Amino acid sequence: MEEAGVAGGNVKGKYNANLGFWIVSLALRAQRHLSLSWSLRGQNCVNVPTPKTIVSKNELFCQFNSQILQLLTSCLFLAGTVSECTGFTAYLNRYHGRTRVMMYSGIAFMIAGILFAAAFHVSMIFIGRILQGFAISFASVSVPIYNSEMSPPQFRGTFNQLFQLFLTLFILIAQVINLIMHVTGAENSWGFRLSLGFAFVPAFMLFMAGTFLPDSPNSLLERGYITQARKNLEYIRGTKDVDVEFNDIVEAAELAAAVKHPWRNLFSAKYRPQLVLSACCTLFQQWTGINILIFYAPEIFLALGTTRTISLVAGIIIGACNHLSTYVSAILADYLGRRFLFLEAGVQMFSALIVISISLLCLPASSIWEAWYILGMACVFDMAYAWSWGPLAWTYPSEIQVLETRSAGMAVTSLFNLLFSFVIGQTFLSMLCTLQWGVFLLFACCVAFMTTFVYLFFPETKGIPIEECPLLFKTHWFWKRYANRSVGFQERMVMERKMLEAAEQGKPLPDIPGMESVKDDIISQNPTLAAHIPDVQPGDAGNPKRHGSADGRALELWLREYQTTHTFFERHAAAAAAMVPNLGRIQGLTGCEGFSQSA
Ligand SMILES: OC[C@H]1O[C@](O)(CO)[C@@H](O)[C@@H]1O
Repeated sequence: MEEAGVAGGNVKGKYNANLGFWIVSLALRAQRHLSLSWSLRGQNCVNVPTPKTIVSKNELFCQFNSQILQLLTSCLFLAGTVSECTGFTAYLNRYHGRTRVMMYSGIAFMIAGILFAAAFHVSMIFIGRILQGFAISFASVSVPIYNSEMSPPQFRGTFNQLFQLFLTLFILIAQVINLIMHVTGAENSWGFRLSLGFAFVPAFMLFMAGTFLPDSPNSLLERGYITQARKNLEYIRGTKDVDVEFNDIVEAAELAAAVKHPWRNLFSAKYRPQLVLSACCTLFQQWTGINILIFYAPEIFLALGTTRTISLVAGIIIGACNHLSTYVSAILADYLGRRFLFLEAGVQMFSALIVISISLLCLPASSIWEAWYILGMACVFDMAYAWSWGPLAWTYPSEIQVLETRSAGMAVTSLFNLLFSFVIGQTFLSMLCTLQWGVFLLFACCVAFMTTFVYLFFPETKGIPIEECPLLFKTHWFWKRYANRSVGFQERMVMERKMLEAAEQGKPLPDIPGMESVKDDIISQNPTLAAHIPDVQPGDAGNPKRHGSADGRALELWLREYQTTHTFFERHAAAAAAMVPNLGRIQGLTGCEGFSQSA
């Protein structure tokens, strides 16, 4: 009936499934990104200063130095950061369910759309942007987790890849809409209202989806609606034969509930690699400078003396490179490895940024050739970003987390993305004015630093089963001093599984550095292993919490749950940190007993 296994992090579970739902979920995600991208790009239609005749480079670089324009760009990210940092989004998601939160998001987006369309004062645009920030935070948590929870397990890996692809695709679509607004002449009159107000359309879809779609069984279980959870599972799978999946959902929730202090774990010395690398991934991602292109490409090209049409076309070319190159990562990351892509992209981005800054320094102001040349370099930079830091800054942290740190680790990743999107959005135009060509040199230095950092501190995770990736730190030249301080729960489970596999195949039991102390303990607790080593007495074999197969089952469940929530944790796990402790209620409701977390 059901089969679960692990190969390179893929769980191949087979439950009865209704594919129609999968498609609905996909549509949901698509329109969520459309909302985001439209709201991101729509700002280009507002308050675009008319380019003046440029007489000096100083004027050239400073003509868009407007705090208002920057704040308009970045306040959305600040609002999203606040909503996640305060646990507001997490609270709603946990206590109101996924579909209700989608409705709230839809409502906030619709109000924002109305404010934009009817704006007669800039404050209305700001209020709309802040509402959008909250709406994005709500949708970013509820929609991906809903997708993961509703999709059949065998398709979850595919869903993961789609996130960045859809993000970049809908950024591109929004850029095309901006161009249409411009060439139809709508931009300067009612066009910006239409462009920004367009966010109403996906918002309405999101609202309707929240109204009509059934909530996920996982969310219903979390809130104690056990009968309804079972009914919904039967409905979405199109069969009453869902015992296996339902029990797994209950058990996975119980397993997650066993981790009581993900934040405390993450800040303990043992998990320093997880903390530092999770934070670095999105911090570095933003300090590549990608969002100066995504947010401000038209302004940059206008500043270089192009026409408005060409500046918008330049934005589309960059958007298309960004989207198409993301496929390269999806296809090649498992062949070439994460480190290769990070390092190659580092060299490529560094070179492109150096060439851009030298061109800006040496070429005459407002030269059209310079603009085309810089567009070419921007595409070189952008392509490298799109096959490295774009998707991998999410994938890598999710691979290195252990059960004990997962929710908190991914929350840090998500928060740093929002926070530094805000910082870059808020400061770039001022930096451009102050540092001029030097701003690109600054980003080149950042890229050089992060590439060296990757070389020194990022172990390769390619081809390593997901649950074993954290063990890489135990042999890493730098991280081993932290990773070997104690043995974690997940590490012990992996060790036990490897020992059992070796014993079954008649091979010598494996050694994992830093785990010597638990090896004997595992053998003494496990009758199968003890049988392979005659002079060791089996321990309390009757105790299901200590029995090898019980831990094996726990590992299998953890992996399943990892896949279920992978997409969610990749982007917006702030919510999870607050949700996890509350899942403990399920234990009481179902009578299932949890196992305790060691170390
Ligand atoms: O593709 C570019 C986009 O991707 C992100 O880095 C997220 O992964 C965004 O900050 C950026 O706008």
